[in-house]
Amino acid sequence: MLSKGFDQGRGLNLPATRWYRSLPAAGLHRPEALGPARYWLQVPGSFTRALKQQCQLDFQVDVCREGFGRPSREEANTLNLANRQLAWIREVRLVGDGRPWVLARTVIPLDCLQGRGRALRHLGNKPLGVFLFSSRQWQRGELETGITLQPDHGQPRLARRSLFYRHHHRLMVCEYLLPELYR
Ligand SMILES: C=C(O[C@@H]1C=C(C(=O)O)C=C[C@H]1O)C(=O)O
Repeated sequence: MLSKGFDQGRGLNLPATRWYRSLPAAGLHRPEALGPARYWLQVPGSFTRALKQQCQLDFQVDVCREGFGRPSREEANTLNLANRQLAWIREVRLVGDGRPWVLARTVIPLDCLQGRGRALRHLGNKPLGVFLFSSRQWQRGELETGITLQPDHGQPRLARRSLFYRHHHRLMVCEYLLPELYR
């Protein structure tokens, strides 16, 4: 059972994803990673900021689901969490000029939620990127490239993810590119 606050019904329904340390390695399996999508897969700094710059009218973060839940086994391994350990999970759509461009899933282990990290539970529609990149305490790790497995039409085919570190704390941000973003 998931704890109260995490609404299982309203999630992003993201396809299973295989993650690669290098973008060229991912490109061998899905060559479109090496085309125009490459810019978005590697854009440095805040993704929110880069996307806002492309929008003519407005940009917003649309929260689909947020609360305590269980990360997948693979996410737990990547974050060094015990299997079935709860974490704060946030799933959002990044919407620009009225259209969704990116789906993002963030897994925040409980130890990150203490002290100033309490704010992470109360972001609402404020982009997480603004919080992470406005604090010098959080450092981003290496970007990985994701290839989704058997995506349905309109589902994301490519993704990126990275860990963010603050002292011994770490959280994980995954960003799935909707095909319209780069086609
Ligand atoms: C990490 C960033 O934060 C973005 C905003 C998110 C949110 O508000 O949940 C999630 C993922 C990112 O696309 C960023 O801007 O780089």
